[in-house]
Amino acid sequence: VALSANGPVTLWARDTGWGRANPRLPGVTLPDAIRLTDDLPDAARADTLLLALPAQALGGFLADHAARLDARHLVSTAKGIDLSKLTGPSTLLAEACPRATVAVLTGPSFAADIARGLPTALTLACADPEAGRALQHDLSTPVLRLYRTTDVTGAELGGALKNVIAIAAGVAIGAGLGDSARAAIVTRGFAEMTRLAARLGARPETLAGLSGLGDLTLTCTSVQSRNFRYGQALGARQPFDAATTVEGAATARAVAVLSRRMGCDMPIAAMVARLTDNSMTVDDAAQQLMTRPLKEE
Ligand SMILES: NC(=O)c1ccc[n+]([C@@H]2O[C@H](COP(=O)([O-])OP(=O)(O)OC[C@H]3O[C@@H](n4cnc5c(N)ncnc54)[C@H](O)[C@@H]3O)[C@@H](O)[C@H]2O)c1
Ligand SMILES: O=P(O)(O)OC[C@H](O)CO
Repeated sequence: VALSANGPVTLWARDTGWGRANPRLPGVTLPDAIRLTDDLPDAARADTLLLALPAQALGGFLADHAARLDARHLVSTAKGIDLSKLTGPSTLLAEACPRATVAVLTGPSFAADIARGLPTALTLACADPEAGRALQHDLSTPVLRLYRTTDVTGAELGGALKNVIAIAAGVAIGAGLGDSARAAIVTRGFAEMTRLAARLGARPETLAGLSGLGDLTLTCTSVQSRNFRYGQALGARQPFDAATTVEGAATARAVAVLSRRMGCDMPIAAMVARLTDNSMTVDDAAQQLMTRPLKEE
């Protein structure tokens, strides 16, 4: 919707039967500048393709369609770590489409806000500086302001890891542990995010930008966030709609494996992994976090 302000956009989906009013984006009518198609070869004629799939669905999608996507500019919006390969979306794309230029678009941004034309700032990460600069210009609009970086690892880990911490923040609020507990989770969670990202080759300053701290702030403080709401339901012991995309749940499991492998201490992320697979109660999680050995900040 935002990019159609710059010119014609083709929107591909497996099922376009819903027409110009997608139930996943209530209250938004797709503008006429958007052409809808369920024909992937037709859509994939474009030079730049934005892939807006959940992180755990991207690998399967690429297994079916990678040959049609190669040698393009491929921009992923997914915020997660693939559970089977333990890599981010940029690696999945680069492996499946070796001749493509891969980029990541991430940062604090609710789809509903962007579709309403509300001002939003994002990070465009591309290892190739020239391609990154061109994408930054092509994908910015008067209300969608893109900052660029070549640190793809940092940008995509910021987006993936903030979802895990947002679940923990939601648990704290849902369980009635209070705003002070949430602030502690956000701050110590940010330390965990930066620690793992640095071990995996990211620049710490990327984590302090829009894709990390920016998106962490948004997602831990807004009930618009599905990850936060899921955590809230967990904390309050209430049911949650299983059809809702909650990237942080699978990513917490991936992070548990990665952090063990890297020898990286991530107690909040580990707690989220255990809460989401029901192997720990909220009371036990809170007690365990508070009774860890005292340490320097
Ligand atoms: N919604 C937001 O506000 C927002 C903002 C920024 C980033 N993101 C990220 O973007 C990614 C997608 O999120 P979303 O909110 O659009 O998720 P969503 O679940 O609402 O929509 C994903 C769509 O992908 C489709 N899909 C799933 N598997 C597919 C496949 N194999 N082939 C074709 N289509 C398939 C689903 O049918 C669904 O329509 C996530 O990683 C999310 O974290 C979302
Ligand atoms: O609804 P969430 O929790 O998936 O968050 C959406 C975006 O990632 C916010 O930047």
